[in-house]
Amino acid sequence: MNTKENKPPKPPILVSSTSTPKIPQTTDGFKIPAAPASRPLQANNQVASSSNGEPASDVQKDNNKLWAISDFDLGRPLGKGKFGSVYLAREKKSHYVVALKVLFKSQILSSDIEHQVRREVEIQCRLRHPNILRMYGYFHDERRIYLILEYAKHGALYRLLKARGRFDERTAAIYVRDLTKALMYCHQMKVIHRDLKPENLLIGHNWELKIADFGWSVHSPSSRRMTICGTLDYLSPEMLDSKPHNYAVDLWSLGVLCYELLVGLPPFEAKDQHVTYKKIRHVIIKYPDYVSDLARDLIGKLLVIRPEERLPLAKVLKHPWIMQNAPDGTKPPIFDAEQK
Ligand SMILES: Nc1ncnc2c1ncn2[C@@H]1O[C@H](COP(=O)(O)OP(=O)(O)OP(=O)(O)O)[C@@H](O)[C@H]1O
Repeated sequence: MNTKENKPPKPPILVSSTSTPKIPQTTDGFKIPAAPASRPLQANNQVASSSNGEPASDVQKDNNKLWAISDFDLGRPLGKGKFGSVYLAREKKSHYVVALKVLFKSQILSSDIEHQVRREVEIQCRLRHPNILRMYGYFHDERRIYLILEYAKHGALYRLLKARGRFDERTAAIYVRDLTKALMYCHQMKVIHRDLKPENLLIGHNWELKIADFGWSVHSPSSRRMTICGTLDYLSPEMLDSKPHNYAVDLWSLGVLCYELLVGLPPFEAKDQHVTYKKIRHVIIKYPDYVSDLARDLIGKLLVIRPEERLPLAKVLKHPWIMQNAPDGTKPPIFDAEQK
């Protein structure tokens, strides 16, 4: 736990301070409270302030502290999503570096995604796994909601993949192995992610993969429909047809991801969404020559129309492609700045 490798990152920005910041040894040393599951997000002003009519929360009882933007030094923007921006930030007292995701309430309400944000917070706050991005808590003011997230130093996997074109089999297998472990944990916790794609995967301090963005996740089993507003590329056939679905949708996306990591593009991609739809429905996949037989075998066992026939996660870990390329203990590769 206390090895140098596992220490949280030193603050790379913010103040041009010459002092060495005091940083807790582990992420658990960061005393940001987890948000209680039932807390409404739309309450005015401070979270759980006694004046807003909400009962005094666990947060207040346990920590005697509510978070506010004034507790953080804001740094450079890390990226922009559909509903807000993410900034590097440092908690003033502990000097702990985090990522602050800032969402505008007006946009959340007008886009009718309040339930989605609420679920993202509820689910992500209670998950603890080395390959899942931590959410330490949230707070809000009149106009914005702030999600306090673990800072993933090396950014989005998507960017790394685009810069490199594709990954070699060893690298792809390590990411698939770690993703499989994170999904096993999610499924044990009765959470289906439902939106796995390179844009939702981040790379942490030790180049480890982290699942982020639980905005579409649900408690299993689910018949909840998704409003499909993005790409169809990762959607399982049962989700495309708005059928009730279960954990197996994540197995399908794992197969799509495995292909994309090796090839650089998702297997069903097409200019016309109707063509993508057709390719998914009939599982039409073309493999470039360089994809090994073992990789094809694993992908083929995940991209199966009938959800119950997809290879279970425990068997993914035992698949010869994983065993040969990513035996236990192998770490993700380190890419240098230019390679990024
Ligand atoms: N915890 C984090 N650490 C480092 N960078 C992050 C972190 N969270 C987000 N980012 C960066 O900010 C970008 C935007 O993230 P955000 O979660 O707002 O949107 P998104 O998931 O890309 O899009 P969407 O709005 O569709 O969910 C990411 O692509 C990533 O580059």
